[in-house]
Amino acid sequence: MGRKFFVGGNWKCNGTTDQVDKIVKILNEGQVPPTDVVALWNCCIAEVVVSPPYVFLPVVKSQLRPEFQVAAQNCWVKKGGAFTGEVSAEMLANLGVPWVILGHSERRALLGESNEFVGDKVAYALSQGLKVIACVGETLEQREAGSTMDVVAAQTKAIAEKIKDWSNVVIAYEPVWAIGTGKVATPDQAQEVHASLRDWLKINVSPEVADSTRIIYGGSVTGANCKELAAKPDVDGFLVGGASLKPEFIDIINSATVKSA
Ligand SMILES: O=C(CO)COP(=O)(O)O
Repeated sequence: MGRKFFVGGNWKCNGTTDQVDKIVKILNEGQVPPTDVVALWNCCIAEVVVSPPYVFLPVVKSQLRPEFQVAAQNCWVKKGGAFTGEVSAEMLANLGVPWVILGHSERRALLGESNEFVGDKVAYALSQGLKVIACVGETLEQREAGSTMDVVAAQTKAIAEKIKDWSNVVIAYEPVWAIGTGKVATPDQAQEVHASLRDWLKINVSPEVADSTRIIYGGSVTGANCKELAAKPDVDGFLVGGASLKPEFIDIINSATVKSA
């Protein structure tokens, strides 16, 4: 085991300079176990990565406490050039942005990003030295049709076909019906998909990758429901939307402590 708990905060398309200042203040003042204890616990406390909109990345990166990192919410699928409005992986690397979220369901649904396109993006971002939070998840219709695992497997397969090294990838399982709806997956529902996804990796990639890859849950995670979810053996952390803009994000980070209980 030894998968370090991972908590991502996806700010989505939110924030003004004033709001960003406030969120950074909350993050910087939040009580999380100190570094020496973290070192002692090793796998038991969180790797924390917050993802503001592109325009706020430099300011957040420069003001954020050093043990927290930043992620972009997207990047272009290949080398930059004549692609108006896009931001390339090289630019993020150049700015020292270590992480990028790719394949979020909002981009898949609203901007038509296909499984293959997301797979290409993951491969290109990794090739530029970025670490990737790759999002997968089914819609309500797909869940009700009993095809959750088929959907999630197809999304993961499109990535697996394009990459060899999984050490810089975190998979975020985010059921679409749970995103921004207040309708969180039950701990058992999350565990079931996470365990199936880990089995899929074991069979289709390798037992080592299955064992070491963090699979985090996203979809209406709050300070109130995080501990129960975190207690599940295959839930390695969270990708948090709405609650990542609020003080309760600190409580979500601290749910990592249930892994040491
Ligand atoms: O989409 C999400 C994180 O990427 C989840 O959003 P909410 O936590 O607001 O449901």
